[in-house]
Amino acid sequence: MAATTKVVLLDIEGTVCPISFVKDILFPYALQALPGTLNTQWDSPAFARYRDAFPAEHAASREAFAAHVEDLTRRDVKAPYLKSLQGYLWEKGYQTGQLKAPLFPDVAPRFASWKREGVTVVIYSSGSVPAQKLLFAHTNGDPADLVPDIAGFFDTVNAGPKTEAASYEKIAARFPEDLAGECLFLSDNVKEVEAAKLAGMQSFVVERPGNAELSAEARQQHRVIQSFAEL
Ligand SMILES: CSCCC(=O)C(=O)COP(=O)(O)O
Ligand SMILES: [Mg+2]
Repeated sequence: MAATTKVVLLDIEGTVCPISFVKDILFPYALQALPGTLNTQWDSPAFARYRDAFPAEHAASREAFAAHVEDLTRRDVKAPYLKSLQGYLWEKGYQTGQLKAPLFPDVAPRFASWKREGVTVVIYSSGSVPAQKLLFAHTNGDPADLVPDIAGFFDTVNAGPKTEAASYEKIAARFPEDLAGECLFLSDNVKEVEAAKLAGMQSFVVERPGNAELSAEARQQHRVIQSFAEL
């Protein structure tokens, strides 16, 4: 991390918490909560905004809706309307304590030191902004709620796809002028790192237990870190 770095932009899955938390805990939780939610809330105004964001053919019936959610989840499609629904379905799990985000051990301490150093922490994930806030409000860290230490949240709705340079340019444009050129993006996804670099950000690949194997080319072209403590 350059001495001039003023903003750290963080991916979530595979960067601050294990991919298995998302794939093996969060996704199954949402699928399990879905039938009850559809039975009791299908026509409720609170649920209508999630239902109506789905393509009409998949929102024609509870059955079609459930089948589409299952298919998208199985294929890990990052459709904004699915991500938004997932955030809604996870709410109760976080509130009851059934869901708690297992951050890698270096994450919360580094948040604290970045705060002391005056470095701004911002999140950019395919998960919806409400889902991001739930996750960071309910972690295994100390303190468990890291939301007060996060200055901004970006997703594919308010920034755009994570593999496109334009999304990072849009995010940088939201920072005060003196911070925009001093941003470090950290992600497990090499394509995201390449897009951030194209947009003029500094960016490193984060290699965590359970992540996909990195190619030799990726290791050659990008700095790879295993822990935020290396920064
Ligand atoms: C915001 S928590 C759930 C994470 C999620 O749904 C997801 O798709 C993670 O993608 P990321 O961009 O953080 O790798
Ligand atoms: Mg990721």
